[in-house]
Amino acid sequence: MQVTIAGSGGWGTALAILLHENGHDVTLWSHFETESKQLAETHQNPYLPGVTLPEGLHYSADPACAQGREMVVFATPSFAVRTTAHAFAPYLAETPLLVSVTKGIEEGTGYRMSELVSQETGRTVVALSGPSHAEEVSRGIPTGVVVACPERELAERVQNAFMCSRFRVYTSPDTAGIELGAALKNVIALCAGVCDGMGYGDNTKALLMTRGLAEVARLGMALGAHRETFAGLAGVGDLIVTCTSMHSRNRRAGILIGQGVPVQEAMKQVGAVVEGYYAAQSAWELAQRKNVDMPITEAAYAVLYEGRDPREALNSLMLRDRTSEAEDAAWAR
Ligand SMILES: NC(=O)c1ccc[n+]([C@@H]2O[C@H](COP(=O)([O-])OP(=O)(O)OC[C@H]3O[C@@H](n4cnc5c(N)ncnc54)[C@H](O)[C@@H]3O)[C@@H](O)[C@H]2O)c1
Ligand SMILES: O=P(O)(O)OC[C@H](O)CO
Repeated sequence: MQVTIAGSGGWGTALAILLHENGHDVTLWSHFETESKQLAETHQNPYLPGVTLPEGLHYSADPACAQGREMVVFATPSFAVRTTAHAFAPYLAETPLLVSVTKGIEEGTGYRMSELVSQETGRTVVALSGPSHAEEVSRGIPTGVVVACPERELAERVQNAFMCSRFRVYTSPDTAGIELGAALKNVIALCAGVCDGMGYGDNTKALLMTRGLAEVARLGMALGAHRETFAGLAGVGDLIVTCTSMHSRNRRAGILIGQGVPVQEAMKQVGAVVEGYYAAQSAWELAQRKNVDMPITEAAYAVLYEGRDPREALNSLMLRDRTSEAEDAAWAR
């Protein structure tokens, strides 16, 4: 298959290596000409230290490199997905498969990433997500993900393109669930990092992850996602990897914030996109709009955007009104 990956950060590059190994003819597109030249000359990507890009990958900074390709994969940070899809749209008429692998929610509108690409291109878009750090995928470490699309045939074609012995791909019809799980868990991972940075323990993190998943699923379902998706790879699976891995940019930013580093400085020190920072604002807005209770996300928003002290935010989460883990209906059983 002829493939273009639109976005040469850590994730786009890891997927370019994977698809090349799967026998596809891959072009890696960069937003910056200088970045594209550097990749072509050095075969190294600073986002993936120690990984050598294989011979045979092609590099471009021109969206026209998508012309006539069979699959185009959008892999930029979320803030750039709409503009990237817009720039690529004139070249996609003969491309049957469009895929989004970005994890975020558009600020202000609340749209998911596949929705942005769809709006800009007028096409159905497959979403790919799951616990999959680029550092590990680029080194061939066994990984599992989900591809979602209401059109089963499109999902299965994308599954076939990515699947191999080191990259297991499941399909799902629940694009909303897959993308919301991916975007919203980043907020919880950032909070898990904050707790680590403040010196709290494994109990605290387990509490945060479990109750975080509960509120992620609550908002997801209010936005049309299926409950069971949050028990899958793009839900609890991705939550586990992001809250526990030192590869996680969200967790690393959180650790710095928990240690007292100012938010903007923490993101600068991480040096790659911290999607949970942006998702906290979008999730907070969506929760208000849909009247969904999201106390952890609300606390994250207050810490990240209003300068609230994280220790004080955690204290007030612990002392919220007493409640039950079960829904009211369960007590009647
Ligand atoms: N890195 C991972 O392990 C990983 C894994 C799965 C999903 N994701 C998701 O994939 C997306 C990309 O993540 P990443 O880690 O590759 O990000 P990154 O921080 O490595 O991305 C940096 C890239 O963004 C590009 N960029 C900057 N401004 C741009 C613009 N205006 N237009 C287009 N491109 C621009 C830069 O050229 C650079 O190559 C995120 O949503 C992330 O959550 C990342
Ligand atoms: O490094 P993070 O925190 O952006 O997480 C990357 C991926 O979402 C992990 O699946």
